[in-house]
This record gives sequence, structure tokens and C-alpha cells, in this order.
Amino acid sequence: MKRPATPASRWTAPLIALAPLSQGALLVALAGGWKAPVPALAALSLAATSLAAVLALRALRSARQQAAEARRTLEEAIDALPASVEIFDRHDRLVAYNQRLVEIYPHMRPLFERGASFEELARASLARGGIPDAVGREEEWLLERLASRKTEREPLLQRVHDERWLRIFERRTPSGGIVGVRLDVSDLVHEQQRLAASQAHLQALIRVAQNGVLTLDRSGHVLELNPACEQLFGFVADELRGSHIELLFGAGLNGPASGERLLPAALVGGPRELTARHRDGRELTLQLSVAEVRTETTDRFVAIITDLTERKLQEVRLREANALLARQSTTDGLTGVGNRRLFDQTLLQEWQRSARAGSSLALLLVDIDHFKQYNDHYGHVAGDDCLRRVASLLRSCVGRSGEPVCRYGGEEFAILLVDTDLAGAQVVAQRCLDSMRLAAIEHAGAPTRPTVSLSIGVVARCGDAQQPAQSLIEQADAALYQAKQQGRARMVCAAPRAA
Ligand SMILES: Nc1nc2c(ncn2[C@@H]2O[C@H](COP(=O)(O)OP(=O)(O)OP(=O)(O)O)[C@@H](O)[C@H]2O)c(=O)[nH]1
Repeated sequence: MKRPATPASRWTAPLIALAPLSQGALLVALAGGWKAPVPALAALSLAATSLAAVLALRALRSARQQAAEARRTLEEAIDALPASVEIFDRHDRLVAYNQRLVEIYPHMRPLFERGASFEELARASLARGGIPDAVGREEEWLLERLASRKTEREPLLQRVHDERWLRIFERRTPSGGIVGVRLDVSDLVHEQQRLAASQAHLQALIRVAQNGVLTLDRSGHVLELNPACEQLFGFVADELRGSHIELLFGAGLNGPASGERLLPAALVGGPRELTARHRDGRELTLQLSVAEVRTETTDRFVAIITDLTERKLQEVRLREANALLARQSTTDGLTGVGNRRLFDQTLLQEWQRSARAGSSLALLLVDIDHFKQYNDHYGHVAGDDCLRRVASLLRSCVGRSGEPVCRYGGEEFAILLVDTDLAGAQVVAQRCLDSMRLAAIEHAGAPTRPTVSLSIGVVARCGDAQQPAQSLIEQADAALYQAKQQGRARMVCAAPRAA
């Protein structure tokens, strides 16, 4: 490449042209000794000057070569860097840059030239939409950016085309220039964005979750809690943060030995059911599941709490309602004693049990005498009342629980006596007759006596798997019929069945 003449080469060129001549004069001067004539001395001086010039010229060339070499080395070095590098002089003009800078800003390729000012380059980039975050506020952005170059500050994070992100480090050099390094941190930023999005998603889920969510440190102190948890225990988050988990669950858990603190590690797993107290003292039934979340930097525990209090209450209410329904389904609505359904069920059970155990089962069929006349005389409502009084009397005559007095139908009652032989059954039947007599319920309509009386058919035998339970009723009914036939107000025991 032909270089243009420099000032140095302009004055050294004539000297170089004279050099052969001056060397000859120098030889003549030396041959003639130091006392040479004046023309010889002049020639000598000229030769010396020429020599100095030659040497200076060589030194200059060598310095130039070294400078070019150094620059090439510098350019190769910054080209080899994975980050983009740019160097501006103290007038903020581009002195050097590497290929990576052009790759990052491809739309600026023709404009990256040594001598271009930072402001020119920035304006050109803005005009080409190279800084998406500055679109619509280019001048404002430029002013901020130029101001930022005058101060040493934190590295900038800048979004460029195609969702690429750069971390820009700028440092002043001692001579007032600026060295800029741009690192492509897109992967990192994208990862952070994904992480932030997933965290926001998770936070939203936790915020609106119906279950209480608590995070705890290793020692069991509350770090965070969600609104459901605040509501569950009646505390606001600030009151619970930093407090120990025992404040919430202490009493409801089988905690460690006295004196030792409850640690969340001991609660990992679940779900487990426990009781706790609301701030207002109400007892809560809760379900607790705890998981350990261990990362390289943290060790935390997450507790999920479900409030079962209302569900438990409903279960109790449901159980009570079912029990009531069951009672109602086996209770006679008028008299409050067992109904026919209960009698049938109990008879079947006891008949089979008696057959298995070989024990005696007794049945009393009790009928109010002349009850039609009672109704006719006193009216149906009074008749109902009489039925209730008789039922109550009969119940008081049966000592053992599990031996229900049942309304068998109309004005007829049935009493099952388990593990009771005929003698025992007769005792109970007699007690019923005596009670009735003592009660002396007026019966003005009765043809025989002025008070309400009972007729009772009594039977006692061992259950028989080969025969239906109904056979016991038939025997008692036959005995009852005889009691009616024999004048009422009495008991008749059924004759033993023929084998
Ligand atoms: N008030 C009332 N009466 C009832 C009820 N169930 C049945 N009766 C009446 O009981 C009476 C039974 O009459 P009967 O079967 O002739 O028997 P009785 O009049 O008691 O005569 P004996 O049994 O032979 O002494 C009928 O008049 C029925 O209407 C009831 O729930 N309330």
C-alpha cells in the first residue's frame, strides 16, 4: 500500500538522496587527517547529519511497526473475547471495537467506524429501533444514557433486538476515555423472567388458596403465611411472622418431650388430623401436611392446613340426624315406645340368638280391655292419651334395657324378654297387671269394671332355627285370646308346644 508522505519523510528524503555523496566526502576528509581543509569539514558535518537522519528514520519505522504490531495484537485480543468490547477516547469517539459489537448491533454495521462519536452511534441505533425500551422516548433515553456515561455506576441492563439482553459495563480510563464491555446475558434474563413468572403464578395460587399455607424455618418459626391462614387462626400475618409453630399447634400435637421445642422436621408427611385454637378460643379441627423444601441455599418447610372444623360439625350433625331418623323409624309416634318395625327386627334377632344360645325367650302380648268402649265413651283424643299412659306404665314394668316395649298395633303392645323363662315372664306380666290396677285409669264405658285393665298372653321358649319367629307370636296371641275369653284383666300362659 502506498502511504502518503509524512512530515518526517519530507525532510529526511533529501538527506537520504545526499547520503552516498556525503559518505564519499567523509572518506576524503578522514584520508586527509583532522586538519582537513574547510570544504572537507563541511562534507564531514553533512555526512554526520545524514547518518543521524538515517538512524532516526529507521527508529521511526521500527516504532511505527511496533505500534502497528501492538494495535494488531490488541485488536486480535479483543476480537477473541466472548463479550463485545468498545474503546472510546476522551472525546467519546470510537477508537477500537471488536467483531462481537457488530454482531450484537447488526443494523449498525456500516456506522461502526473509528472516529464516530458515541452520541452519533446511539442516535443511529435509536433511529433504527435498536433499543426497544427507548421507542417513543428516544430523546429522554439518550439524555439519560449520555449522563450515565459521565458517572461511574452499576452495570446497565439493556434489551436489544430479538429479546436479547446485554449487561453493559463501562469504565473510565486514566486518560479520560471509556472502555465498554457488553455481555450477552439473554439466557440468564430469560431464566429470571421465567422464574419470576412462575413465582408470581405460585404466589397468586397461594394467595387465593382456600387452604392455609405456612412456610417455616428449620427451628419452626413462621416465615410466611397466606390470607387463608390468617383467617383460619384469626391472626394477621405480621403477628404470626417470627412466632413459633407451637403457638398454633402446640396443644393439638403429640409434641416432643417437655422442655424440647416442636420442630417442623418431626411433622413432615401427613395429612394428619389435629386440634388447634382460634385466636378467639374456639377449637379448630385441622388437617396438616408438611413438606421439606431443601435447596442449595435454603432449608424450609411448607405446611398445608385444611380447616375441617365445619366438616366435623356437619358430620356430628349428620350422625345426630341419622340417629334421630333411626329412632324415629323405630319409634311409635303416638306413644313413644318402639313401633312394629322395631319389634319385628328385635324379635328376629333375639329368636336367632336364643336358638344359637339355647336360652329362653319370652314374649308378652298385652291388650287393653274394652278399648273400643273407651274411645266411644271418652272420645278418640282421650283414647290416644290412654294409650300413652298404658305405654308408659308398661315401660316402667320392664327392667332391663334392650327389652323394648313395642306398640304391636292399635291398642295392643308386645314386650320381648330375653334370657327369660316362663316364670320370669309371669313376674313381669303380673307387674304390668298390678301397675295397671294401681293406676286406676277410669273407664266408665267398660261393661265389667270401672278402670282400664289389661289382658296378657305369655309365652316363653327357646328359639328354634327350624321354625319362624312368627310362631312365638302365634302362641302368645292364642294365650291372649284365652285371657280375653276367661274374663280379661289377667294373664294366660301359652301351653308348651307339642314337639
Ligand atoms: N284412640 C285410639 N284408638 C285406637 C287406636 N288404635 C286402635 N284404636 C281403637 O282400639 C279399639 C280396639 O277395639 P277392639 O279390637 O274391638 O278391642 P276392644 O274394644 O279393646 O275389645 P277387647 O280387646 O275384646 O277387650 C278400636 O276401637 C280402635 O279404633 C289409636 O291409635 N288411638
